[in-house]
Formats: sequence, C-alpha cells, structure tokens
Amino acid sequence: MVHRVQGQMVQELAAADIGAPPRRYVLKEEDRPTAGGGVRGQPEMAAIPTIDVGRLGEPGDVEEAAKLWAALQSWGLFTVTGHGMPEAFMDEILDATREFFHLPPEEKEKYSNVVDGDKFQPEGYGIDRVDTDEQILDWCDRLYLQVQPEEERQLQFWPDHPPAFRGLMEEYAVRSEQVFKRVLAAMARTLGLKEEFFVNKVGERIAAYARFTYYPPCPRPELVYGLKPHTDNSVITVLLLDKHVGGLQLLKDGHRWVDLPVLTHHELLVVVGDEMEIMSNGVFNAPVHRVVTTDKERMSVVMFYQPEPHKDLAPSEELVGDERPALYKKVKAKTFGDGFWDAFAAGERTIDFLKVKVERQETAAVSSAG
Ligand SMILES: O=C(O)CCC(=O)C(=O)O
Ligand SMILES: [Fe+2]
Repeated sequence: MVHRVQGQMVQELAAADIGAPPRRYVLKEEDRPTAGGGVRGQPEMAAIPTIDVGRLGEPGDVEEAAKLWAALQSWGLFTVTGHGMPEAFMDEILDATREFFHLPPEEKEKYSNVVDGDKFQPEGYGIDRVDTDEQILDWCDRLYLQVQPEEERQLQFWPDHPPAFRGLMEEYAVRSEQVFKRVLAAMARTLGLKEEFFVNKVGERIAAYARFTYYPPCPRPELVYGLKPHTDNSVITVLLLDKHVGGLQLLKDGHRWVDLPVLTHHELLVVVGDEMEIMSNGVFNAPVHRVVTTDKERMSVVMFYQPEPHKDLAPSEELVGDERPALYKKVKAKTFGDGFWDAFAAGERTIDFLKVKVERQETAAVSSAG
C-alpha cells in the first residue's frame, strides 16, 4: 500500500474558521448524515439496554444474563453500570484527553503517527491513514496507543502532558480490562459454555489499544462524518464517551441510523467487535456504527480488546454444526488486525475486505433441482 502524505489535523482546520469543510471531507450526497431528510437525518433515539456488570457472574444473575443476551441479539451493544469506576476518575480521563488535544500543535506533534517523513503507523497522534486522493476524510484527530500487554507499550507516544495522563491510563487499563473480562465470561455463559471459554480463545496476554478521538466543532455537520461507518477491530470494545455531546449512531436492522443517547451517568458502552462475530460463528454480530459531528467539540476514549496476535480466529467448534455451518474462514488474529487498517481506509469491513466469509454454493437449490 502506498502511503500518501497524511493530511492536515482537523482541529487546526476547524480553528482556522474556514466556513465550510474542504472538499476532502465532504461526503457524496447519498452518504451524508442528512440523507433521509432533516437535521442529521432525524434518526430516532435508541433505547439501549443497560447491564449491571457488577451483577454478572454473581449468584442469581439470571435476569441480568437474560438482559445481556437480548441486548446482544438486538443491538450488539449495551451500556454498562456497576463497573466500579469512581465518577471522578472517569471525568479525569476525559479531562486529561481534552487537555491533551488542547495543547499547542507543536506539543502534540512530538507524538506524531507519521514517521520518516511520510510513513503512517497506527500508534501515536494524527489523523487516520490516508491511502488515496479520493478517500473522504473523517472530521476527527486521534491518539492511538497500545496499552496491554504492558511490555508492548511504546511510551514515546504516551503524552507527558497533562502530567496525570499516564497514571490515569495505567489505572484505566486495569479497570477497563476487568469490565472486558466480566463481559466475556458472561457472554460465554449465555451460550451455555464455560466462563473461561472466550478468555482461553483470546489468550492471557490480551492486546488492548486505546483510541482517544477528538471531534472538533464542524461548521457544516451535515456534510461530513466524524467517523465513517465501520465495525470495530476487536473482540469487544469498551467506550468512555463524552458526557455532554452526542454523535454516535448505530445502523439498526441494516438500514436505519439511530442516535445513541449521551451517557450522562458515568455509564460505559460495550460494543461487539468483528473478532467476536467470527469466534461466535455469527451468534453475536458486530454492529455498524458511525459518528456525526456538531458545532461543539466532542471526545471519546475507546478500548479495543484483541486476541494475542498468533491466535487463530475461527468459528468455535462448539458453535458450528449441521444446523449452523461455519460462516467464517480461519484467519490469524494478526492478519485480521493488520487488514483492518487497509479495510478502514477503503471504507470497508475487514471481514469483507479479507474475504473471511464462507461463500456457500447454492447446494440446496442444486440438490432440490436434481
Ligand atoms: O467516538 C465515538 O463515539 C465512537 C468511536 C468509535 O466508534 C471507534 O473509535 O471505533
Ligand atoms: Fe467504533
């Protein structure tokens, strides 16, 4: 893949008071958030289920587990309470994120994701990868860091400012992983499997990546995406969202965009990712989602949990049978993870881009005709 010169930081563009977003950001009419009419397409507000993760795995959690199952089947995501994180701590993380993005450009560029002149690499600060001149760019800047396993941290990309940033992220990595593990155990149990089932599949040295996204105020929100439609490159994703400004939308039933509510009570959001879709043989599906912008700045801190890179990703045998043949081919976790960046730049799902879905011949039709 040829890496083009990476574009400008969106935050600087927005600060230049340009009136309208440059051509590189403007969506084709049919892709705009307003397609379907009205402000932001006037999507409906999703009634997202809330799961108390503190209750999952405790005696008598039957009701909570049933809610989890229903949430996964109808939405592929849910909000989370009972995560044990103090409110002040969650606020501090979002405050530190805001402080980082509000640093002068030259301070942030110390952590640039462009190295050797024009070579993009995922970790660090910048915009997402630009592969072609035709690619329509998202209205956001981001900082991307591997946080687990600890030995894999590339601390040269971890901001020194604000000074609290590193300590907060170290603690958040631990606490967020607890949520991840609890949810993973509960998901296995909803399938009648042992609670270690998925944890064993992904390995003990789970990879966690943090994405801090900054969506600058946009002068014409109806023309751009904050973040284009995608599914997550994760087993599951744990999100800490801006508690003042919304923008996250979900594609429901394959055709209508619904707004996710602003989470004002220190809830987290958990989203099923592509790797879980494959491992569960499509019993759990990764929801397509996107972010639309407004005239206000917005932030999110998102943790992607991925299997150890050498692990195979494949439909679990326990979830494959005559009634439900394997829907996905086996692929190395690392191949899938690397493929995500190509797919994302191209605006495609990794599962489609890497052709991981099993193409079934029309055997039923043939045999019934024969
Ligand atoms: O900013 C958000 O609300 C969601 C971001 C997201 O979907 C992602 O980082 O994968
Ligand atoms: Fe996402």
